Formats: sequence, C-alpha cells, structure tokens
Amino acid sequence: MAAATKKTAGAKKKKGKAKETAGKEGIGDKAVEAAGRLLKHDPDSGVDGWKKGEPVPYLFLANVFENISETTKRLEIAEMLTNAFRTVIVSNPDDLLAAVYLASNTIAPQHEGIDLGIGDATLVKILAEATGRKESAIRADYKEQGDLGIVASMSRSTQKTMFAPPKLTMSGVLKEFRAIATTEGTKSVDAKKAKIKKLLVAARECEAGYIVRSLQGKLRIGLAQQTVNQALIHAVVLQSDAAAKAAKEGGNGAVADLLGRGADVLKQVFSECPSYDEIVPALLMEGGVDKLHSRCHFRPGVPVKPMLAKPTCGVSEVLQRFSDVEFTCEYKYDGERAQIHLLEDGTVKIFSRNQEDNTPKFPDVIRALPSYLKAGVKSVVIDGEAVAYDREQHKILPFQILSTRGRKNIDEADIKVNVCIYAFDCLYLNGETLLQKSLTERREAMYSAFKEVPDEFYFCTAKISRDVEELQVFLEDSIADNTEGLIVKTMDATYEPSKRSLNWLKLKKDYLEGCGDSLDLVPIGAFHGRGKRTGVYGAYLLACYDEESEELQSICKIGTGFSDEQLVELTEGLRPTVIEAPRSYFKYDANAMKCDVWFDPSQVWEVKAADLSISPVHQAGHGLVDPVKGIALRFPRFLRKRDDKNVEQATNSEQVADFYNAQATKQEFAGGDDDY
Ligand SMILES: Nc1ncnc2c1ncn2[C@@H]1O[C@H](COP(=O)(O)OP(=O)(O)OP(=O)(O)O)[C@@H](O)[C@H]1O
Ligand SMILES: [Mg+2]
Ligand SMILES: [Mg+2]
Repeated sequence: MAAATKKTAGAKKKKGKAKETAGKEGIGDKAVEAAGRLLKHDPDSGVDGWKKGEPVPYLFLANVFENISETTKRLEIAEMLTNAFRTVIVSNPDDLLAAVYLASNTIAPQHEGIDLGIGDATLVKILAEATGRKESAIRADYKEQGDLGIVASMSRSTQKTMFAPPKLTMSGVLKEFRAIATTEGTKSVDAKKAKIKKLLVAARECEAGYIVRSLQGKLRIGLAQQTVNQALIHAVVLQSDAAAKAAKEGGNGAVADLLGRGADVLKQVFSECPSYDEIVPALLMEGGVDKLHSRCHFRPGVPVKPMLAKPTCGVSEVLQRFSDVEFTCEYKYDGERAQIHLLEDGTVKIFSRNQEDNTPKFPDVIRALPSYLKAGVKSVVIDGEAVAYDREQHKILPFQILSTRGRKNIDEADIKVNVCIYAFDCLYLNGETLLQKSLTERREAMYSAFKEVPDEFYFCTAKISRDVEELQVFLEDSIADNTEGLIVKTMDATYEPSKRSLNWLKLKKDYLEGCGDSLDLVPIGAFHGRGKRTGVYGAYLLACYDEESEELQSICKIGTGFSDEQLVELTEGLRPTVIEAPRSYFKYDANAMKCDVWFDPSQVWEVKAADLSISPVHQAGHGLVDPVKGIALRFPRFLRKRDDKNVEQATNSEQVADFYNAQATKQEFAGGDDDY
C-alpha cells in the first residue's frame, strides 16, 4: 500500500519537473489551474473563532497542520498553507512571521544557532506531568505509535486547573519556544520544563501534538522549507493589488505568471539572506515583492548558502561538458568549508557549509585575518576551505586531523592542530555584492583584497587548460599535494547560492576507481557486535533522506571500514540516542532488517560503495528508478563521520537515483573510454 502511494508520488514528481522546464516558455497548465483555485478562495473565510486584528490563535495553525498531514500531495499541501498564510495576512499581518517560523519549524535564522530539539526522555516526563498519566504508559504508547506527537494528542489532560489557561496564540507559542531554546543558567532545566508544561496544559484539541513535534525539532508533516517559502510568497502576492490587477486584466494565466516570478525572487533572496526576520516584514511593506531584493540582500554578517558541485567521472567527461566554455581547474582541498566575513566594524565571522556560526572554532584565524588583507579593505566575504596544516613540514594534513580540533569555546593557547585557509572565491568587497559577477571578476576581487601568508593563508592552486594530458597531470599533482582532486569551474558563471550547479564539477581521485561520489548517510539502527566486536555495535543500518516525504529510507547495512577505536567511539556517541522503537518515518523492510537497537537520527556518515543495485529489501529512492523497489549500496565502507552536515543534508533519494542512473549509463558505454 505504502509502496503504491509512493510510486504515484515518484511519477508525479518526474512530471512536475518536466513541466518546470516547459514552463520556461510559458506557464504550465497546472500552475494556471492552481492560480484559478487560489483566486477563488476567500481568505476571510478562514477567520473563525477570533476577530480580525486579534492575535491569531495557535489552534488555527494546528488545524492547518492537521489537514496537511492527511495528504501527501505537494500541490494540495502548498495550497492549504498558502491559504492559511493569506488568512493570517488579512487577519493580523504582524502574525505572519510567527506563522512562517512555526510552519517551517524553526525559531530563528540558522546562523543564530538557536534550535529546539528537546530530548524524548524529558518530553515523556513532562507529558506525564501535564496529563496526569504514568510515564510508563506514555512510553508504551510511544513505542506503539513511533511518534510522540500522536501520543501527546491522544493523551487528554486530566490535570485540574483552577482557571482555564488562556488560549494559545501563534506569536505566544513562538515566543515561548524561543524562551525555551535560549534559557541558560543553573536553573535552566527546571525553567524549561515549567514552560513546556505550561504550553501542554494550555493546549486544546490537536495543539499538543504539534507542540511536542516542534519541541522535538521536526514537524514531520511534509512541510519542507521550499514549500513554506512558496506558500509565503504566493500568499503575499495573492493579497497584493498587483494580483487583483493581473486577474482582472490577464486572468488566471497572468496571476500564475506573477506567482512564478514571485517565487523566483524569494528563492534568490532567501539564499542570499536566509532570515525570515528580515524577509517577512519586508514582504509586507509597500512594494513587497518588487522591492524585496533591494531591501534584503547579501551582506557581511549573514551567511549565503554555499554553491555546490556535481560529481563527474573523469577528465574526458569534464572536457565534453565544457566543450565550448572557458573553465578553470582548482585543487579540491579536504577540510571544512569556511565562509569568512569581515564586517565594516572589524568583526570577523566564519560560517560553515551549513550556515552555522563557526566563529568560536577558529579564534586563531579570526585574530590573524587582518594580516591577510591588503590596504583599503573595509568589508569582504571570501569562500574557502579550512584545512589542517603542518607548519613545520609545510604540508596539508588529512581531514581526520582537522576533525580532532574542538568545536566550541576554543582557547587559542590550547590549539594543537593548525589550519591553513585556502581561498577560492570572493563574494563581497567593500560594500558591493559580487554574487552576480563572473568567476573571473570574483577572482580578481579576491586577489585585490588579500595577500598570501605562508602556512596560513593561500589562494587555491588553479590551472587553465584544455589539454587532456595536461589536466590528467594536474589531477595527479593535486593528489600528490594531499588534496582530494579537482573542482572544475566555468569562468563566466555567477555564484549560485545553494545550487548544486553544473558550473562546478568535482573530480575526486576515488571517482577514478569505482566512479561515483561518496554518500552521506544517517545511521538509524544497529546490530550488537559478536566475537571481537562484543560490547560495541558491530554493524549499522544506514538511510538516505527523502526530501519529498521527509522519510529516512534504508540503503544498506554496513560493518566495514571502521577501526577498532572508531567502533568504540561511534557506539559511545550513539548509545544516548537509542530510542525504544523505530520512528514512523523510517522506511525499511521490517522482516529483513531486525535491528537490535534504533537511533534517534543525529549523525551523518560519509560512506563509499562499490556500486548501487536495485534491492528487494532496501528502500532508498523507491519509486524513482524501479516502480516499487528501492536502491541499495553494495560493499559499503565507512569513511568518516560528518560533523558539518545535519540529518536533512544527508544524501537525498534523488541523488541516490542519479548515482544509480549515472552508473547504468557508464556501464552502457564501458570500454569506449579509457580515461577512468
Ligand atoms: N577549490 C574549491 N572550490 C570549491 N569547493 C572546494 C574547493 N576545495 C575544496 N572544496 C570543498 O569541496 C566541497 C565540495 O565537495 P565534497 O564532495 O567535499 O562535498 P560535500 O561537502 O561532501 O558535499 P556534497 O557531497 O553534498 O556535495 C565544498 O563544499 C568545499 O568545502
Ligand atoms: Mg569535503
Ligand atoms: Mg560528498
């Protein structure tokens, strides 16, 4: 049954993609139909149980979530959320920000590092207190349901309160969430618990379930950030005068066009300035969408989502893809992405691949940065890689060494592992954003703003050539110089934030063997070790992430590639995350994969496999390549733990399908190319 539903979802997705491309020449029929439906909807009709101008009740949003959870259809979900946001706009626009945060299940911009994510054990305890039920009963229900949100909404409060607590409002709930996440100090645990309990006691109807899921850190109703953003912009556009005018003059088609353009603007703006705090109020101002980019754009202090690269299989594929464009090859350093910002006031900040604020991790780089600058640089942002470095031998050290550096509150005096920064891009210089400039120009800016400092700061090694042999030699040089291979970039491309772009191709040394990139996967379960591995987990069940359904889909069992120390370390790290039963969003074959323990997903592991195959057991990308079966990795080998990726940034099922297809294509042409 589940497989059948998924199959349709997969097929639909493919079609949707085709439309998107077709839509370049004109708006697709689906979008026009959707615009028609949205126009017919009266957002005032949603104002039910409160008055316009009053704070919007949390129950309004919880009910919307409830309706959304009953469908898996993207389009329906997006429309429901759009209409909900429209109701908020007509009712109390000041609450739109809270609605957007609550729907995207975040409470602050990523780089501020304020997350919920309250542990299950704590939540079970508070739930027991708030409902008057026994902890053991709640735990038993949890085991059966696999979702604490469901348990929360099932557990009716039996607690007697003298007065009915006031109704929860959206803005009130968000405020409490923020307070819970930021409470610090000696009494903070109790204070947090008291706040959570208060929320749960005040919860009506289905509210408790969504409060609990938000506190856990995941709503799990199929609301990807992309959907929330689309709904946000569609709601704002539909409530604007421009939409009314377009509808009158050009009908549904004109409105669909306006919605599409709005979505493009928001996509660009959100990747340059990923902060609802800035975007939502700006959208509600005069000239909302049209002026959005001028009001919210990239600036030092707020990380831009980094541009990503696509894997390729060899020098000849690169030459083929870039047959008529100018390109450059750069060493691919194996460290940690570092987006370094210098603000006008002299503040220096370093952000990770994930837009996390990594500043506390690199006090040495922060202090030394001014010495890498040329005169006259007031503000600048560079993109680069921080690599572990041996200053005596003057050489790059492996990634593993870098990962032994502490993460937080590092005292410069205690630093044992030095880093060297290899800069490869410049995104901002002296008040001007360079994102829309070509790589040629951005590089010029980088060279004009910085100078190399031996053993501390270098520009990445690069070469421009079209000669197969010369490139092959350069690739071998890169390996000899302790890097992972090359990243090949087109010279005239702009910086494409958050895109896995074909303008950047990665060419790693491991591709030359097996061909195919490593995957970043999530351990969701484990098997007790035997013999030499007694006392630690001896094998794990890994999963990839499906963005569409928010599932973690099993992809392989893994027991190879671990050193004895790693086995101990991973076991120790994962033991505290053991949960009583697999989560409802784990997709695996319960008959074939009887794990001894299950984990609350928290880690991401980089894994290399010999190849991929269609599997009768594993679920990765099911419906994407084979109508019902999933994809599995063959002979997977553990490479390393990835602290710079979170669970949602694990390799997604579409990428798995891409890898599978690329491998199939390569096998078809096997023998025709001696380049690998
Ligand atoms: N010259 C360079 N140009 C761009 N990126 C570089 C360069 N040198 C090193 N890198 C690093 O390589 C990364 C891209 O390749 P890698 O395979 O390591 O990606 P990843 O972090 O595993 O992400 P994914 O596999 O999801 O693409 C960049 O994010 C960056 O950190
Ligand atoms: Mg890397
Ligand atoms: Mg990778």
